[in-house]
Amino acid sequence: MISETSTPAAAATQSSILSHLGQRSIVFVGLMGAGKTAIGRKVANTLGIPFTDSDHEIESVSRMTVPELFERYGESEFRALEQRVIGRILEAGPQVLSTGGGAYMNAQTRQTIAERGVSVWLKAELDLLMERVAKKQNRPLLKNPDPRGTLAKLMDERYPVYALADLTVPTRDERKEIIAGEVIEAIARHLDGNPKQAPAETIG
Ligand SMILES: Nc1ncnc2c1ncn2[C@@H]1O[C@H](COP(=O)(O)OP(=O)(O)OP(=O)(O)O)[C@@H](O)[C@H]1O
Ligand SMILES: O=C(O)C1=C[C@@H](O)[C@@H](O)[C@H](O)C1
Ligand SMILES: [Mg+2]
Repeated sequence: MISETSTPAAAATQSSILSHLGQRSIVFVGLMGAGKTAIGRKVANTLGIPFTDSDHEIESVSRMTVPELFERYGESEFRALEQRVIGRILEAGPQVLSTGGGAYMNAQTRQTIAERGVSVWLKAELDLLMERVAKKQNRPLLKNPDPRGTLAKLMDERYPVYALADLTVPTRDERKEIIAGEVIEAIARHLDGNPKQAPAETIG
C-alpha cells in the first residue's frame, strides 16, 4: 500500500523498493539515540509495511522494561533474549525492524539480518546522540557518571561493526520526515544496484 500523500515519483520509488525487497525486511542498526525507532517507524508508514522495534518486542514478551531486564538478569541474558526475539521477528517480512543499539554486535544476529534483511546503519555524531539520549533515562548502559565517555567508547567499539551493514545513512539535526526520505532514497538506490534477491532462496 502506497501512502496517500506521495507524489508519483515517490510512489514509483516505494513500489520499486517493495518489489525488490520481496519478503526481506529493512533493518535499522546503530547507536542509542541515532533515531532507529523514530525513523524506522516513519519509513514503515511511508512504505505501508509493518513496523517492529526489537526493544519494544522484548519488553512485550518479558513484560519487563529494558532497564528492569538489565537489572534483574544482566546484560548477557538480555543479549540472549534479544538474539532469539530478532530471529523470530525476521521470520516474517517484508517489514521494518528497528533493533536495539547492541543487537548488531551479536554475530548470530548479524548473520540472520544478512540472510533476511537489508541493513541500514543510521550514523550520527556524538554531540547529536548525547543531546537525544539526555532526554530519557531508559538506557541502562548510560546510567553512570560519564555517559558521554561511554557513548564515545561504544562508538569506537561498534562503528567498525555497524559499518558491515548493507548501507550507511548519515543522520543529523533535521526533521524526521527529511531523514526518513533520505533513508528511503538510499534504500531504493541500493536495491536498484543489487536487484537479484529471490526471497524463497534466501529465507530458509
Ligand atoms: N530526526 C530527528 N529529529 C528530531 N528528533 C529525533 C530525530 N530522530 C530521533 N529523534 C528523537 O531522538 C530520540 C532518540 O531517538 P530513537 O529512540 O528513535 O533512537 P534509537 O536509535 O531507537 O535509540 P535506542 O538504541 O536507544 O533504541 C527520540 O526522542 C526521538 O524522537
Ligand atoms: O546500545 C545498546 O547496547 C542498547 C540500546 C538500547 O536500544 C537497548 O537495547 C539497551 O538499552 C541496550
Ligand atoms: Mg530504539
